[in-house]
Amino acid sequence: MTQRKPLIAGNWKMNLNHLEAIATVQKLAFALGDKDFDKTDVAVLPPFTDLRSVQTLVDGDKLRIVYGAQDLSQHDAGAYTGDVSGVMLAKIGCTYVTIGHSERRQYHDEDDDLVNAKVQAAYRHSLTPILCVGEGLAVRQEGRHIAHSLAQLDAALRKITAEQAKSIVVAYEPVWAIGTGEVATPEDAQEVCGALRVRLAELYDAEVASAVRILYGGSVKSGNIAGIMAQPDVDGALVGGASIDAGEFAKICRFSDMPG
Ligand SMILES: O=C(CO)COP(=O)(O)O
Repeated sequence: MTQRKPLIAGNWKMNLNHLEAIATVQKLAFALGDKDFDKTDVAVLPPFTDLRSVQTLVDGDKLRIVYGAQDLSQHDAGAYTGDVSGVMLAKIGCTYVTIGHSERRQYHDEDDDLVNAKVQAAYRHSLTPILCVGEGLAVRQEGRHIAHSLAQLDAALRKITAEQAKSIVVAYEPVWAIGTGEVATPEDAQEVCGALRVRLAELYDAEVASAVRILYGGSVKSGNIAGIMAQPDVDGALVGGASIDAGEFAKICRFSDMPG
């Protein structure tokens, strides 16, 4: 089986201006050392307006923190007021781009077709998608959470080759656990992350399935990360609220030093 390096990614959402971004990344860099980066990939996903400042800091200080954006346009250029393209994100040194976050699906009516177009756009510019899937409370209560998440995965990966899919990051984020303090149990996380991996093997092959990193997201904190990371099909976390506090985020990144 492929040894998957854990990834802890901080989705800052619409928080921290570019000056706060610099201070936060500096604090994070100070709190983490080479041995942490050897064990775990650490990424921050700031608002668009922060990216240039983060790039300058990361490049100037040769930090091992990588960064990405929270969204991208499905188009590469043109008359799309307010949108930001993959061309621009690649130019500014982004490694990752979050696609299909439930807040985009909910507040911007992003459907599965648009998510798929955005995944294709990311690959056109060598950006690694962090593809978010996950069910709302009603779907969970009806027991359809696995089918729902798998359908989102299937749709997002249309026209994506095995070679491309190998590098994707999938984040399982149950909507009812986002920003609510209601964390899914480690077993809940494993159930869906395991099913997502089986589906990757069905859509592609065992090699792709064992290469893809699957993250859990939803009220992750330093106090609950170790149990979640102990699950065999959970390869990291997509952290919202707790990621804008550099000290707390650094603790989450050092999950392997904590008791399980
Ligand atoms: O949406 C999330 C990350 O993308 C999770 O947010 P919280 O960690 O604030 O629950």
